[in-house]
Amino acid sequence: MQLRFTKMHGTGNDFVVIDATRARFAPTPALLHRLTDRRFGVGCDQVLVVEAPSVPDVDFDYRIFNADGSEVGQCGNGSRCLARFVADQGLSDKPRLRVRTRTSILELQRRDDGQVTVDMGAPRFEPRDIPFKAAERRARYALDMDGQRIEFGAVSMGNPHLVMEVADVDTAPVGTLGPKLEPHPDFPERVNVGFLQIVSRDRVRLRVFERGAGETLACGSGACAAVAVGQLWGRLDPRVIVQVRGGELIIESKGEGEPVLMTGPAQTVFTGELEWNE
Ligand SMILES: N[C@@H](CCC[C@H](N)C(=O)O)C(=O)O
Repeated sequence: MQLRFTKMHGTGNDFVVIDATRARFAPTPALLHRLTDRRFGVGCDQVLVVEAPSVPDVDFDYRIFNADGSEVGQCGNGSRCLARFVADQGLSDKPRLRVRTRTSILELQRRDDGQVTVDMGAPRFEPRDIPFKAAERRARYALDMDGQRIEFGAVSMGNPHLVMEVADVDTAPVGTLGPKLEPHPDFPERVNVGFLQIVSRDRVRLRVFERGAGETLACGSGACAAVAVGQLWGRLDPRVIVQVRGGELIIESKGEGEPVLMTGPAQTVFTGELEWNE
């Protein structure tokens, strides 16, 4: 069987996108591995699957699989790519779309300049919503990791995020602390780990060790989470430029309870077909 796919990226966070509205797609662990593996397969941080809507009032269902095969409910950079993908594939010509993930309804808007804005919904700070094992909601939490005290904020953007402030992202311990914090038992569904450098009230730098994918060049939900936490701490303005390793994202939010809007690019890299016989 020939499986058609499109390779895309959003600020360097890369995806294999599959149209499952016109052809059957069964996301078995073996097939997902083939699509995500950078040496023996196509290679990507996440596989994105577009399906026909399963409920009224949405345009598409949107499934997200991390490189380790886990299915999750949010992918911000992927949402921008999805908006471009459905337009390029002739699946929809609507400039505004509503899509449904496992955890969220997202609103996507293609802009005239080629950028895409995603309404990522409001951040959720209640520990049970993240989920995070804490006795009560707080702006800052602390835990001990190998004798080192780690202070952080925690939030759900439809997926769980831990955000810790660092002096300089270039020297932050992303590759050592990230893999230790991601499976921390206080986060029963694991967690995306963000390292946030606050440059000014409207500019930050960010690196994210993603759950199920390792460090990526950008994490859209991580950018929203970092700004939401920075705003909760009273350190950031309503509009913030987030510099990630693969580019820049604009994150806007009027404050708690209000939606977070993320604007950034979405690019197609190539299309292809994979021979698959299982
Ligand atoms: N890269 C994504 C997030 C993908 C899912 C994440 N790794 C998780 O497990 O929650 C983004 O741009 O938001």
